[in-house]
Amino acid sequence: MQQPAFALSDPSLLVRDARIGAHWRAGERRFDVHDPATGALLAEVANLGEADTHEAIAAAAAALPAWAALPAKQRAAALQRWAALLHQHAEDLARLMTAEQGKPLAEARGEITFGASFIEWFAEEARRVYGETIPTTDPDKRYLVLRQPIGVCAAITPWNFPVAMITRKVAPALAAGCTVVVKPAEQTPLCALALAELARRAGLPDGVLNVVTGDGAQSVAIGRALCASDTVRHLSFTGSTEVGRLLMAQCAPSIKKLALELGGNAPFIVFDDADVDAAVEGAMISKYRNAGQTCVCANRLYVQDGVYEAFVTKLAERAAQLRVGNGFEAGVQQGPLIDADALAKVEAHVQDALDQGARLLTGGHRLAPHSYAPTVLADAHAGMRCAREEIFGPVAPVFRFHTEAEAIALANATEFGLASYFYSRDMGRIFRVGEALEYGMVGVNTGLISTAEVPFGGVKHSGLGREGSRHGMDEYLEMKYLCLAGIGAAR
Ligand SMILES: NC(=O)c1ccc[n+]([C@@H]2O[C@H](COP(=O)([O-])OP(=O)(O)OC[C@H]3O[C@@H](n4cnc5c(N)ncnc54)[C@H](O)[C@@H]3O)[C@@H](O)[C@H]2O)c1
Ligand SMILES: O=C[C@H](O)CS(=O)(=O)O
Repeated sequence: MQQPAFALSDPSLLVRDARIGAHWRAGERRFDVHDPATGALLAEVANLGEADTHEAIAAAAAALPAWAALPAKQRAAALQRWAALLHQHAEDLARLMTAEQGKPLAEARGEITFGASFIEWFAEEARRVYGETIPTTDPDKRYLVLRQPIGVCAAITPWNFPVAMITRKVAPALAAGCTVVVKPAEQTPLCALALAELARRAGLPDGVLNVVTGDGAQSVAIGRALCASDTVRHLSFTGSTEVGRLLMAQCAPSIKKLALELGGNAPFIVFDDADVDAAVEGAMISKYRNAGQTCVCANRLYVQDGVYEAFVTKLAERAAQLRVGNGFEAGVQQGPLIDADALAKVEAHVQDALDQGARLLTGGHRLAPHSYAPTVLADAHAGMRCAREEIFGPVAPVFRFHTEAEAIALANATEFGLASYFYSRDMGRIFRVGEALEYGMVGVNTGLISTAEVPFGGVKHSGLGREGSRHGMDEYLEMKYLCLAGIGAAR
């Protein structure tokens, strides 16, 4: 029996088999899950494929009628029990997350709370799926609109938020009366499987939540099966724009409803009238959270002439203070990057910037064994890779600008449109810039914008649809128009 490299209060939350209907599925083969901080083997997890996926879809379809017919109040109660179990087992879930994803325990604990907040929010929204009556134009007819669950749903999720990116999809789907097949990232299946176990303990009926695990190659096969299935009526994907584009094409033959939460390239603009200290703190949160591996991280920092040197100096001082290490160590504020490829990409971005004239103010080097030093680069310009591509690491390239119009033009000069941020204390500027930025989300005088109550999502190549808020339910509901005739006049 494998012994994990970390201790859990409830060892039964370390689940290595996939969840299909009422059963844990070991599969014929297994794939390795490693600790990104040490490279240690954590677990060997079921490596399922196309046939298993079809069985999971069938299990979700079999569970759908009863789950959809359940009064919303009862679905809400089941979700609330699930959320309560996340809180109850938060420490074990956080330890699983730090082990397989690497983020510091404090951040992992925060994600469990964040992930549970989506379940709690949508447990409430479940009871507010209202229909409509429309004033008739014909005395003999009445017009009704029903909103009904779309059916069996699929969710394919990334490694950077192994709990929250799952609950942000599964919670509204279940609240609406749908059933779900989840394919978690191959780097972080353990959190997904622990969520499935807690859902089972919460009394969610078998087949309502299924988790099909696979390595990178099998993920492609699992994805193809989910996309091709006519039983699956909705696909929600969070990940890179490249994969999102592929899945979108694969779903075309089955005309699925899609939700795509894709890549970002967030501008972070600091105007002359900003509170510079506040802007530095906002940049620290936005840039270095999860070692810079979030889709809403500041990717390009634009600072106006008058405060440029003050800002870069203060930011470099703060970044240099971050404690980097193993996420299990007390006081560590930044963990490792997810894998060697991620580390190599960050190194390439920094080298490209330096080769093109960037000024290194702090960092710029690896830290043993799989981490990268929090880095600040001054004198960045639009020709650098870090301006065009998502860095996905703890590197802050700082660009200089002169006018408001120039800042807006620079910020919008990308195919991405997820998150954006700016600091200003001028009310007129706040409205002008907020309205001009081509992004799904704008943080004004803050670097932290994500919460369950708001519509999270992007425009252009950053995706389709919104997650969270009351709008998050819309993804999982279909609108049905009933035209009732024969009303006639009283006899
Ligand atoms: N917009 C958001 O809310 C959001 C949130 C987190 C991450 N992201 C983005 O995700 C990217 C990083 O995450 P990642 O490396 O896990 O992304 P990724 O696209 O490589 O993988 C995401 C998921 O898709 C699966 N996948 C990959 N190729 C597939 C295929 N051909 N068929 C089916 N499934 C496939 C992976 O196994 C994983 O589960 C970044 O671009 C980041 O911006 C966006
Ligand atoms: O990386 C993507 C996440 O959606 C970021 S956040 O935790 O929602 O801010």
